[in-house]
Amino acid sequence: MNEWINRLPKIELHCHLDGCVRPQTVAEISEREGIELSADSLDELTSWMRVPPSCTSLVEYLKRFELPLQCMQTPYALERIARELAEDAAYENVKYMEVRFAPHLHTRQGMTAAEVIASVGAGLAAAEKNADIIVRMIVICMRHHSVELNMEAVRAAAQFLSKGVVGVDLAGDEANYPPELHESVFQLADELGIPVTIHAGEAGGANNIRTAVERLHARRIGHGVRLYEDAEVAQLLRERNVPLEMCVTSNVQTKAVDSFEKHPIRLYLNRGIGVTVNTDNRTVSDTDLTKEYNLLSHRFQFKAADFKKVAVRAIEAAFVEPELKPQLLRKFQEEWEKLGI
Ligand SMILES: O=c1[nH]cnc2c1ncn2[C@H]1C[C@H](O)[C@@H](CO)O1
Ligand SMILES: [Zn+2]
Repeated sequence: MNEWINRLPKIELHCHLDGCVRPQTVAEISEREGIELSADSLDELTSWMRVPPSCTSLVEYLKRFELPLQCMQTPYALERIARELAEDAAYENVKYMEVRFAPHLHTRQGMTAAEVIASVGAGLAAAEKNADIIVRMIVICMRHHSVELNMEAVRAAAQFLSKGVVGVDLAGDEANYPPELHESVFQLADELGIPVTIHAGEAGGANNIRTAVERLHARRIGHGVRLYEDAEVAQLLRERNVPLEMCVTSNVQTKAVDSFEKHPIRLYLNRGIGVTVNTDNRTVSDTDLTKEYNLLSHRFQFKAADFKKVAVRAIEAAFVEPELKPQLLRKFQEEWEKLGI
């Protein structure tokens, strides 16, 4: 581990709330709310919440969210989990973060989508008070949910625009639910003035990236690993200045790529594709942003200049209020100066 990497100012645009729950917190919430878990110890619980090394697909990866979701059905749980995630990020010097979640995965005990968003927002605001971090929310539409339900999620997101929500996303099983199924959902988002990011090119081909940009109004792409399949789509991203939210560890676990060696992040950076660095799911993927940065340093020869480049690109691509960006950039520059880079 390089000490200077730990101290780098960091920014994260792609992080799922339900993939980042502390196992200890799941244990405490299950106890408090009388939820039966099939784990006998914290170690066993932790291993249930992490993807196993044998994982062969995104579908298998997605099964790891069921356990934490059981404990994310009340305002108390959501507020606490959101606050803890922002605190964990602040601890590793993350200065700005977008946390994403699907409101309709948290309505099993009767909460409405708006109540879910308000609870997460309260937790994030509490963390902002105590730590040097700005956090915003992205509302996720799930691929396997109906168009009607996803439209409801988008309308709920619209109610919270300029109250913490800064964008909407499409996530879940890409191989079985192509992006065009939800074209009308993101048409609505666009009409309501909500910025869009779409998971694409992870368990599906480069064509899904094109669809996300041309038909679903995506301003950013979640992962986009398989962009290398189509040079025309790569050109489209360069022309429209659409960056990728890359999550290297997660991409190897879901088999979006076979191995770290084959991950295209360095290639994309060299070829002028906008690249940002993210965790996806801290608990499920057993990672954090510091680990991802160290991975990039050791396996992909990322130097200080590369880390600065991806941070600047992420600040540009962030959905945060534009007036906050100059001060965010200044903060990064001050920290880089302190590090002598
Ligand atoms: O990397 C991912 N690709 C597609 N869907 C994902 C990924 N990580 C998490 N999800 C899903 C599972 C979660 O339950 C949901 C909401 O965060 O989003
Ligand atoms: Zn994701």
